[in-house]
Amino acid sequence: MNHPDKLALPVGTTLDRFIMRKQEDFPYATGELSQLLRDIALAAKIVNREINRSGLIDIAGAYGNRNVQGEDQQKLDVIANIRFIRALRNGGEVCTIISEEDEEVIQTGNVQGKYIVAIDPLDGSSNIDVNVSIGTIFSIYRRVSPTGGEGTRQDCLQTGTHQVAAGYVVYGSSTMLVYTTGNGVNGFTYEPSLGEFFLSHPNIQTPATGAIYSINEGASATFSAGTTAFVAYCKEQNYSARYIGSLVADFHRNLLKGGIYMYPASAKAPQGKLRLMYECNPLAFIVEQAGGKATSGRCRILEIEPHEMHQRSPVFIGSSELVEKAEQFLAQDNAS
Ligand SMILES: O=P(O)(O)OC[C@H]1O[C@](O)(COP(=O)(O)O)[C@@H](O)[C@@H]1O
Ligand SMILES: [Mg+2]
Ligand SMILES: [Mg+2]
Repeated sequence: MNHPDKLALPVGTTLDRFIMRKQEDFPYATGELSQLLRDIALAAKIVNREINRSGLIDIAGAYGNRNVQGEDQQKLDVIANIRFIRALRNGGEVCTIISEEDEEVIQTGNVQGKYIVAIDPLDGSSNIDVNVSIGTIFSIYRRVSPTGGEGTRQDCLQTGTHQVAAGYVVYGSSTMLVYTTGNGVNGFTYEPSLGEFFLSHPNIQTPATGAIYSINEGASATFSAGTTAFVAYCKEQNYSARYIGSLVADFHRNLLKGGIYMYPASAKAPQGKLRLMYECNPLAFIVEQAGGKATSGRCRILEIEPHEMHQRSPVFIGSSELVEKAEQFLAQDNAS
């Protein structure tokens, strides 16, 4: 069924209706990916409720365990992890999950499930207890192995170019879900009193350039010559330094306003800090769909061959002209 101007749906369209209408654009679509996106939205609503009242009930602070990254897990990290895993398992579409909070992949038991999800259940953990925006980041792949068995290592370790969908939720002054299925990027704002996400930011295009740079300069003493030179360039241009310390929130601001977020390699983090499968790849897919760029400094993030579930990568992501400028400065690092 062809819709006049089939891709444009009015602001205020519910997420459910949007997903349904987009599915109609793909005659062979079976509805499984649509259902998976709904499962993620449901878990996001539940986690949003927990976050909003986290100061009132005893879910603030550390959980008392360390995750595979060696980080102290916050209680909300664990709660969000449980909520998303449960929604994905119960939804039936996902056979295997890669989660930041679990060392091993999670086999859901849905052996007929066609999808793999890599997820950062709660991003910006250091900001949980201080009422600063935090988020959730997800990346979706189709399995390459036949259904009927558990997801394999090959199913899980696909390059970012194979993502069929990716998105994030930002739990901020308002809660938004932003995602792509490879046909542009759309943002939905949550209306808690109705329990619905509504289309508020259709067809997001990130400005080709901007005057914002986001980087934690705390480790600048051990940045590469190229990174140091690019940061100096940003200052010479009188760009504004903005760093919230929650990747999703920093990325979202720059996506809408124009800018560049960087988490480079340093002595403290020789491979950078951010994880390829559930932080860099999904945001790189989104930024490219919105007209921006994402690089490790050596290559396009989406073309990095993954070899570990929790591997890290340096990342420079945002407005295309700023990332290209960064690449020019970083080239000196690759020459040496
Ligand atoms: O404190 P740093 O070194 O600047 O790191 C901040 C970065 O680490 C993160 O908190 C890592 O993500 P998690 O909170 O999901 O572990 C990013 O959200 C953020 O951009
Ligand atoms: Mg994170
Ligand atoms: Mg996290």
